[in-house]
Amino acid sequence: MKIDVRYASHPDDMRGYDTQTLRDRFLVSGLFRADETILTYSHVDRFLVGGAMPVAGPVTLDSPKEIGTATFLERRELGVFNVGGPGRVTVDGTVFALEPRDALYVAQGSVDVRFESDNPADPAKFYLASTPAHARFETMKISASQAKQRPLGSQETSNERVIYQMIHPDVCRTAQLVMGMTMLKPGNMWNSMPCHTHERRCEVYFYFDVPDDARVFHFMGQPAETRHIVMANEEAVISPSWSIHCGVGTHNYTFIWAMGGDNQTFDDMDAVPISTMR
Ligand SMILES: O=C(O)C(=O)C[C@H](O)C(=O)CO
Ligand SMILES: [Zn+2]
Repeated sequence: MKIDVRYASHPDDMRGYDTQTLRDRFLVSGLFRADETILTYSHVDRFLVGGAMPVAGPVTLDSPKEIGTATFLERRELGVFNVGGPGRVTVDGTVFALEPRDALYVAQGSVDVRFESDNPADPAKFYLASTPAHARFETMKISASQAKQRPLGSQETSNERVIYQMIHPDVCRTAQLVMGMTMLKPGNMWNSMPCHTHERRCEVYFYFDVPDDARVFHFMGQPAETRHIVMANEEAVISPSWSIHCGVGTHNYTFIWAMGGDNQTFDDMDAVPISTMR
């Protein structure tokens, strides 16, 4: 297991960040390495994000010192999305088969979590997001067809997309974690535009389905002090509560969003008028 720790940043400090500092603070890359669990521990809402890619055998979810509990999920809950080939997640002996784009919510208090691929030649890639939890809900598999689907945007504004709310109060009860997947229609490149902030929650975006020769320009920062991070396939970005989060790609793409914080009200967003952005 490898874990990287990121401390929280004051929004005023971001004014002075150069490109590399911005990437060091907020960009999460290298999530998938064969037979390892790669984690990033952010002090923003104590979010943990990472990846597990089992190839030669099962990969287990162990508890590093940074979490400070005997097991990973002793005081946490976990969302898992499979962005690779077919695979399985076994939670305390119960096996959940996860096809590409299926999600699994793993309840607080679960002890033994292991990840496996059906075919080492086409390994599963499990994207992981975890937040603290002080109540236990049911472990539950959610496929994209079970999601609450919200079509949004239009071809005219290059942002036609469907938001799949999967680990969301209308679909699956959790202590605080809310997660889903947004798929852009071919020929549409903008996500989350018009953009927003939500001081009550932080968010992590994980971009995938980005071709090797394409990139997503992710925008962040306070509305009048924006910055961008150029992102490749299967990279994530931490979005503190004070930051906008939206992006435009050189190709259409998919992303998984994960939120933690004071509420689970998806629509509790503060819209940012484009005229106020700098
Ligand atoms: O395409 C979008 O718009 C989104 O997916 C928005 C995110 O879900 C979000 O930022 C929720 O707060
Ligand atoms: Zn948001």
